[in-house]
Amino acid sequence: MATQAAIAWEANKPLSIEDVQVAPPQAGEVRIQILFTALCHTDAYTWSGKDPEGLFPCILGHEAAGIVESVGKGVTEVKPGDHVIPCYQAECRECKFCKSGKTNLCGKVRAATGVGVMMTDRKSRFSVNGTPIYHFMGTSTFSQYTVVHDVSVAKIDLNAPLEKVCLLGCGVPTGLGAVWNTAKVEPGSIVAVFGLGTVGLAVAEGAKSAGASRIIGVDIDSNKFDIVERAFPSVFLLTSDKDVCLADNVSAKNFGVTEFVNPKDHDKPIQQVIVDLTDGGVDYSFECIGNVSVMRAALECCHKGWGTSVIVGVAASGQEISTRPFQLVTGRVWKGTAFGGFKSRSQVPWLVEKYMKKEIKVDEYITHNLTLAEINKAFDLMHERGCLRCVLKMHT
Ligand SMILES: NC(=O)C1=CN([C@@H]2O[C@H](COP(=O)(O)OP(=O)(O)OC[C@H]3O[C@@H](n4cnc5c(N)ncnc54)[C@H](OP(=O)(O)O)[C@@H]3O)[C@@H](O)[C@H]2O)C=CC1
Ligand SMILES: N[C@@H](CCC(=O)N[C@@H](CSC=O)C(=O)NCC(=O)O)C(=O)O
Ligand SMILES: [Zn+2]
Ligand SMILES: [Zn+2]
Repeated sequence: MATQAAIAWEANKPLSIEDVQVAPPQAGEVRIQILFTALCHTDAYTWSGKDPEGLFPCILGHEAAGIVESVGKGVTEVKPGDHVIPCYQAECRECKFCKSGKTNLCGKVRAATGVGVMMTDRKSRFSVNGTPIYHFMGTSTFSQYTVVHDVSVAKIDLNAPLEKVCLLGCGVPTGLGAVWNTAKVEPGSIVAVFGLGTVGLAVAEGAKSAGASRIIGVDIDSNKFDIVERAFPSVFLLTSDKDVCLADNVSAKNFGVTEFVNPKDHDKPIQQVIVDLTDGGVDYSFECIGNVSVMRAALECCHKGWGTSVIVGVAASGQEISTRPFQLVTGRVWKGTAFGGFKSRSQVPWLVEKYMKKEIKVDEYITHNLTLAEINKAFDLMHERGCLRCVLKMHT
């Protein structure tokens, strides 16, 4: 079929909206009409050329929701008309990862999704004038139609608003799950969150619901702190741009952050500031930026003997973490998380239900709404003050 998609022809070059051919789904594949997609900082990371797995030309995008258009042979768990969220982290329930009970990573299609093709024939389903276009993260949601592996599709409640629950494809579950599944924060814990973007705020939300006693937000943007100092409920004052929607109740405090630290306000290293504030360090810390120096600080602000630091941010190719091994010898634990440890096909529908029951926030993370045609503007907005998630309407 012919459809429209945003093509990343080269790293950092503006995305180009083009007519794209999307081949029918083959065995074990699902073709999805994408209705809404959000932008995540990982899309920007790969587009920047710093992702060792980044391939061009490609169709980026991995935080979306849509409707199944057709299915290939052997697909039994979804049918045309089902409402779905594509999952960049697959769940086949058969591979040794899925059966281990120890991880949410799945090995079934990862080798193919890492090189931008489908498993069956190691080819792409996208082309522009005969030129194959690589898939991205097994999802490629910056296209009005995409083809994904059946193990990468979560079927969700038909009543769920797709323009909202698209966020449950990445950032919000990642933050919540980092707390609930990876760190397993206990009531009364002291938590530090580095980076108050969508992922960091979702960590704060998860920590609040886990009963953390203090949630220390660390960010270099003091505007975020000014915003939260205003009376509750507060409002982000965004820009005067007419396309920007002002979101009510968007402040770090509303997501559970109880106090703030701006590293720029201190002469001491930020880890020392936090250790001093917390009688020896936090029980749990989360790095939600992708900065290896901050990852070190996040580990080193943890309490001796038991403090656990979770790396959530994605760091560029060539970047490495370091610390004195003594930090680990003396009981601090360094962990990482992918998609917050959630089993995608099993648990994304559960997250959707939690949203429908108002048990988790989603709307509050959406600060902007644009269309597919405005995707480059949406990427620009990501770097602007007040932007958490921008949702693109794919069909106008
Ligand atoms: N592991 C996983 O499964 C997933 C990982 N990610 C990764 O998580 C990270 C966060 O994503 P997202 O929330 O969308 O990103 P954002 O860019 O929205 O959030 C990061 C925040 O950290 C702030 N910041 C930047 N530098 C520092 C610093 N030195 N100290 C304190 N704060 C700082 C940024 O401020 P400013 O905007 O002013 O720069 C921004 O507010 C990204 O690396 C993304 O790729 C995302 C989803 C899933
Ligand atoms: N290709 C990247 C990998 C970046 C990465 O770690 N991705 C996260 C998800 S980020 C979502 O926004 C992840 O889940 N990783 C696990 C995986 O199997 O990819 C690189 O090499 O840096
Ligand atoms: Zn993401
Ligand atoms: Zn598997």
